[in-house]
Amino acid sequence: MIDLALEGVTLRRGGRTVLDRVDLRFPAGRLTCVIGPNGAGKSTLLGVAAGLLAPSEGSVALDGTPLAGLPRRSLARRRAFLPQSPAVEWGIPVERVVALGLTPHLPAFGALPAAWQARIDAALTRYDLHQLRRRPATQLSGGELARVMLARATVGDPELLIIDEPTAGLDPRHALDAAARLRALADEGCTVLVALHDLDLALRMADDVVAVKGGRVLAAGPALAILDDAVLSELYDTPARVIHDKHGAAVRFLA
Ligand SMILES: Nc1ncnc2c1ncn2[C@@H]1O[C@H](COP(=O)(O)OP(=O)(O)OP(=O)(O)O)[C@@H](O)[C@H]1O
Repeated sequence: MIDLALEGVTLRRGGRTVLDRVDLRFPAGRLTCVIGPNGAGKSTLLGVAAGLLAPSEGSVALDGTPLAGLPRRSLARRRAFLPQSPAVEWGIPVERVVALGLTPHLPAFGALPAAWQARIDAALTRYDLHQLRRRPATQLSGGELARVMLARATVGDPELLIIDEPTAGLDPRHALDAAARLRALADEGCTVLVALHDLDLALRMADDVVAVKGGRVLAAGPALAILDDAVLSELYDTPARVIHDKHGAAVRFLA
């Protein structure tokens, strides 16, 4: 179980402030969706939270320990990060790509310990990849590759999972499936942080939402409190309505 906290985080890139005095806490066992318009700073926020971008000011801590002070390998074992639109350059089989998610856990030399094969099989099953397991990863569709990357990110049972747009390119069934998997991981105690443009999916799966605009946190808190007409209209500069019916809630933009 892991708690992630950002305090007073400002990040300047190319002479511009892309994150501005961000204070956020991501508790263990909660799934947080980061939403906001293009260029708002969502990916940057995720990169900082993952320890891949160092803040210009402020700090990021895991269970009270600054990320900067954690040994890289121990951080890699505990958190998984999946960037937006990851690419695979080599034609290695899908199951090998998934196995790469175990790299921080493996001894430096020797074959994959037998016990880990079961984990890889389970990840392939979770993301509906069994039929593709021997297919070179360079020969997959965008949605198939997105599922492979989700399997790779989760195969090592991370305590902290940070994913940028996990459902981009997935068809509705696989997107709902991926959302359910991420939800289940949070329910098991994982801290899950997801940047998402699909607000209906955010309404369905998030405990909490962070709304980012112009590098600042516009609103943060429980999903149903944050995803309302006023916040969404301001966030996207477009009139928005959240419609509730017997099937749940959905966002409609009126422009
Ligand atoms: N390496 C960089 N140097 C300078 N500015 C950058 C760099 N990377 C990103 N930015 C800028 O930082 C801002 C935030 O970018 P970021 O990728 O975090 O946005 P985002 O909310 O994830 O957008 P999107 O929804 O389009 O993916 C943007 O204005 C972007 O142009």
